[in-house]
Amino acid sequence: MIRMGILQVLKTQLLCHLIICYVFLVSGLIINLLQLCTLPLWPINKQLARKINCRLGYSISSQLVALLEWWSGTECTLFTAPESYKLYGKENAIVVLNHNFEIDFMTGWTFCERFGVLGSSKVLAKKELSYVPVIGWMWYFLEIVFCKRKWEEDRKTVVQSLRNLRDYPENFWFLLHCEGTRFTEKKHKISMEVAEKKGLPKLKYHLLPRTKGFCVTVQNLRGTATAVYDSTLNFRNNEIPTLLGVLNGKKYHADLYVRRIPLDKIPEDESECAAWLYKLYQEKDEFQEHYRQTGRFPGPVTSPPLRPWALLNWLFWVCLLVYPLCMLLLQLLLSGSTFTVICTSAFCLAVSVGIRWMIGQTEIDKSSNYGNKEMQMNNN
Ligand SMILES: CC/C=C\C/C=C\C/C=C\C/C=C\C/C=C\C/C=C\CCC(=O)SCCNC(=O)CCNC(=O)[C@H](O)C(C)(C)COP(=O)(O)OP(=O)(O)OC[C@H]1O[C@@H](n2cnc3c(N)ncnc32)[C@H](O)[C@@H]1OP(=O)(O)O
Ligand SMILES: CCCCCCCCCCCCCCCC(=O)OC[C@@H](O)COP(=O)(O)O
Repeated sequence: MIRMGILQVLKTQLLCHLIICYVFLVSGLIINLLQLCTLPLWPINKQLARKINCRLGYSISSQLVALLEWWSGTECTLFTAPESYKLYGKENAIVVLNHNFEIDFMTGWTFCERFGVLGSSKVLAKKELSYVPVIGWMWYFLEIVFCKRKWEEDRKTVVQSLRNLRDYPENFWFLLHCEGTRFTEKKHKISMEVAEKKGLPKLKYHLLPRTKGFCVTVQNLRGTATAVYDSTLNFRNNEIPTLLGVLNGKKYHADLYVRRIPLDKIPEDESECAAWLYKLYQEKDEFQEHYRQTGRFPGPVTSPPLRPWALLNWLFWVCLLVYPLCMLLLQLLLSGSTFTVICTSAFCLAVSVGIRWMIGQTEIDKSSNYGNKEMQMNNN
């Protein structure tokens, strides 16, 4: 009991956070460099270069999974049909997920890890994320599809990037947050005005989905992906999880409801496909209502087993990077040079500010103005 208490207090200590962030940043930059070194391999053996990059990417993203699973002890429960469960991780799929929480991406990655597709997982991500050091840079080499959320500019690049994935050598899940931005009350209100204008029923828990990205993904991955995984995520006890909470060792409980829908059930015609997606979001809204009323999603429950690899990868980097850091700090202190001590402190401060900025990318109150018409008009 006492040991548990000490561990819990330790998890809230700034020093622990600094060490975790240092390991993430330094290992991430080393991996980014290794990814850069694979560049000459691409024209010679593209499939090998892709496989190597999947492993390297895994070594970065699994650190955030380890943080969620092992450091914060967050539990992940899956509500899904047993016959669908058997196929997870064994086929390419398009994942449609609601976008309400700051740690959506970590939870998504955790499910990828449980089914062995973490290194190869893909997403239609906003272009701004490609500039984020470590994760954004890693994504270039994983052939993540970026969009500016301006369809006239995106159409060509998104289609081309999707077509490139047709001969991807590993099974992958392609994630789409069709709402296009995180849920806020203001964005919800505006998007429901759009729904009303379009004659669509109102949604209570979701923003109105943007249909272009979904339709173009289905069109271009038909024959490559076999199914759409309609996924609805929520956290128990009305908790609002944050990355800082996870870093402080706070335990959450994620519930994910997944329906596997064979891709050939989705209409080929663009307007029918869009109507299909609007209908899907109405169903997702009903599942969230069910969750609100009963505290669970419909269907059988499973907890896909934890795998040790994320933790082992993390421990490997901790062992490799913490000892040299301690030796360096010790030498600096012993050197007695004020200049060196000031330079090192400034460097540590810069790293902390950098990491805080990266964490800021996940925070909803720093969310973009996309889907917030009034703000966008004021900014133009
Ligand atoms: C078994 C386990 C299963 C699952 C496990 C779960 C998950 C794991 C899977 C994979 C993990 C992988 C990776 C995870 C890691 C990291 C993820 C991180 C996050 C990155 C995510 C993002 O960056 S989200 C933001 C970017 N992505 C998107 O925006 C995608 C959705 N958007 C679209 O598809 C858009 O269509 C677009 C971006 C392609 C183009 O957008 P644009 O705005 O230019 O054009 P649209 O045509 O869409 O918009 C115009 C139409 O919209 C109507 N409108 C106007 N205002 C609004 C409004 N406020 N709300 C809704 N609609 C609006 C307007 O009327 C136009 O309508 P039309 O009828 O004329 O089309
Ligand atoms: C292990 C130590 C961890 C240290 C901190 C690392 C933090 C790295 C986080 C950077 C990766 C960010 C991914 C966030 C994904 C996300 O959720 O993006 C939001 C977009 O969908 C929508 O954006 P918006 O329109 O602004 O709502």
